[in-house]
Amino acid sequence: MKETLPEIIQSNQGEAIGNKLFPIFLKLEELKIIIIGGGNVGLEKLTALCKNAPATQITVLANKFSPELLHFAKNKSTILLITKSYENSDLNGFQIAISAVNDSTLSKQITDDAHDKGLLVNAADKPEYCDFYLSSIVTKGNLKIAISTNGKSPTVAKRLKEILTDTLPEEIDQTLENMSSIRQKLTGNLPQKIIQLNAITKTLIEGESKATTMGKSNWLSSLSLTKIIIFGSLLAIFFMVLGYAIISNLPPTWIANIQSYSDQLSKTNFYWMLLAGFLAQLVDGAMGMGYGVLSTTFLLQSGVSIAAVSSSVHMAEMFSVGAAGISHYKYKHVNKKLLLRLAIPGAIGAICGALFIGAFGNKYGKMLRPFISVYTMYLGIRIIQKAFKKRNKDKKKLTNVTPVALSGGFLDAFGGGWGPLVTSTLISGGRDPKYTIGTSTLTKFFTSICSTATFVFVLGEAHFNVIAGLIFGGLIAAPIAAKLSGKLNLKTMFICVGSLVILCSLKVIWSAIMK
Ligand SMILES: C[C@@]1(CC(=O)O)c2cc3[nH]c(cc4nc(cc5[nH]c(cc(n2)[C@H]1CCC(=O)O)[C@@](C)(CC(=O)O)[C@@H]5CCC(=O)O)C(CC(=O)O)=C4CCC(=O)O)c(CCC(=O)O)c3CC(=O)O
Ligand SMILES: NC(=O)C1=CN([C@@H]2O[C@H](COP(=O)(O)OP(=O)(O)OC[C@H]3O[C@@H](n4cnc5c(N)ncnc54)[C@H](O)[C@@H]3O)[C@@H](O)[C@H]2O)C=CC1
Repeated sequence: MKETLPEIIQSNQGEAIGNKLFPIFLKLEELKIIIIGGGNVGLEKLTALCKNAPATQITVLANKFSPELLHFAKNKSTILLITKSYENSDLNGFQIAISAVNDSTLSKQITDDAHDKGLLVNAADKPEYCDFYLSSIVTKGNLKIAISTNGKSPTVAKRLKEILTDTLPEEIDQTLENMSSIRQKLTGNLPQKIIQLNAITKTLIEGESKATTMGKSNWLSSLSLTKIIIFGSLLAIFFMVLGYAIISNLPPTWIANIQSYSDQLSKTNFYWMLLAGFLAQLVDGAMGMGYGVLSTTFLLQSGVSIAAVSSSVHMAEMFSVGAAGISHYKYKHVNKKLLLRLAIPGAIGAICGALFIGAFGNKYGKMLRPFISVYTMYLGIRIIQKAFKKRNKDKKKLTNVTPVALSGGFLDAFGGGWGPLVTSTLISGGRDPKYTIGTSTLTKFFTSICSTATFVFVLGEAHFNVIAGLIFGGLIAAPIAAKLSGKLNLKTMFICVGSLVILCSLKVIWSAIMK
């Protein structure tokens, strides 16, 4: 169906309901602007102007400047500070005035004077005097989104800005660049061009792969992350099986292996593994964490070697975490920038942790066991703490995530703990819980692949009986957990799980001491 130009234009016009402000984007660098008031608000407006239009010549006039403003203006040739009391003639030669004084009579005076002289005015203390409002601004390269709440709640505008900044993909700027070059090359009249451009960008609004429409993008960005994850896990499993086949080498060894598996199966009580997988998945599915800690805690009771416990838990976990990670990604709970910043150190940590366990786990297993239990007991305490901790919303966002991810990946190889360590540290460090849980879960999927691959490839640790028990147990629990999720009181759950982990860990420590 072809649209005509008037139809297209009409379909692009929304009706203003509620907010009747008209947003425009000023070429501020070509205008002359004065701010009256050199306190906190004056500085806030000045910072916003400088950040968005750095070359703008800005005059700030006040009878006293705050030290912060003086510091900000230092060495900036575009800012002129004038220390004096305001008078009418100060507005001469300017086109825009912002009043940020702490005196509403003066603010009214400045507004009236400015209007007499034909200036546009913003009065920070009185929305009703303003000709325009400043907005919360989201910037991604060439893209700029200005948010206004019609003066109802600047704080909500600020929060929306944070949400949009996190959710809008960084590639959007590349998309704009590509569209710009496509736009130059299109031929035909305007209505034909509009139809073509609408068709090219259709997938953007359908939420499909942003990259495929843009022609120029590389093959990786044209694959959706979901496909990459599925492809990646299949590849990882294929290589692990292949790796194991190579390690086992000859057919007679294979047969011997299968025999030793069935021996092991009866020796190491398969049902115990099933129970570990069931409980771990039940709790993790309902609470979003605890799989590693719980299954490790349980398996340590069954007497399986530490390296076997860790390698099996991670391989089994790859499936459950992978599935959870994909759904987080689908619901757009993944912050790609954070994902990258967590995944690299997380993966390095995981590989080092797996190597460490592999090197010392079997030799000094008996000695290590109580230490690992001390660690899982600490994780149990952290889980209980989580039940009581409130998120500190005003705290500055934790930005240096490398050490957290590095140690999280390393320690996770010992008995889980990525969730209780990394996710809770990031959330208590002021990051948004929804995006942190989503991103951290997907990262954990990659670190699990790394530690599992290390266990299987480098160390030859593959214990398919344990893995099978964990996976089957998990499969039975998954639908039950999904039903339970959201219905349970989280605080009680955290306390129960934390206590269970602490009790099991204490049991292992106690029997080590008594021996
Ligand atoms: C009408 C408007 C006129 C204008 O200033 O342009 C206006 C007016 C007022 N703001 C007040 C208070 C606060 N303003 C902020 C923050 C911002 N205020 C901004 C814009 C606007 N503020 C315009 C409407 C925009 C819209 O339509 O939504 C932002 C978006 C842009 C910017 O300033 O650059 C920037 C966020 C920047 C970012 O994204 O980070 C915070 C929060 C904080 O600082 O954390 C607080 C304290 C908490 C609170 O009150 O919500 C008060 C009461 C003063 C008092 O009570 O003493 C008034 C006067 C009144 O409402 O009467
Ligand atoms: N729109 C917004 O985003 C917000 C607006 N406000 C409002 O903004 C106003 C200013 O707040 P702050 O910056 O915190 O106050 P402040 O007390 O820190 O700064 C006031 C500034 O005005 C200057 N000033 C006062 N009288 C003057 C005169 N006659 N001539 C020249 N300069 C003069 C002072 O020297 C000082 O630099 C307040 O009325 C406040 O309610 C507050 C928060 C946010």
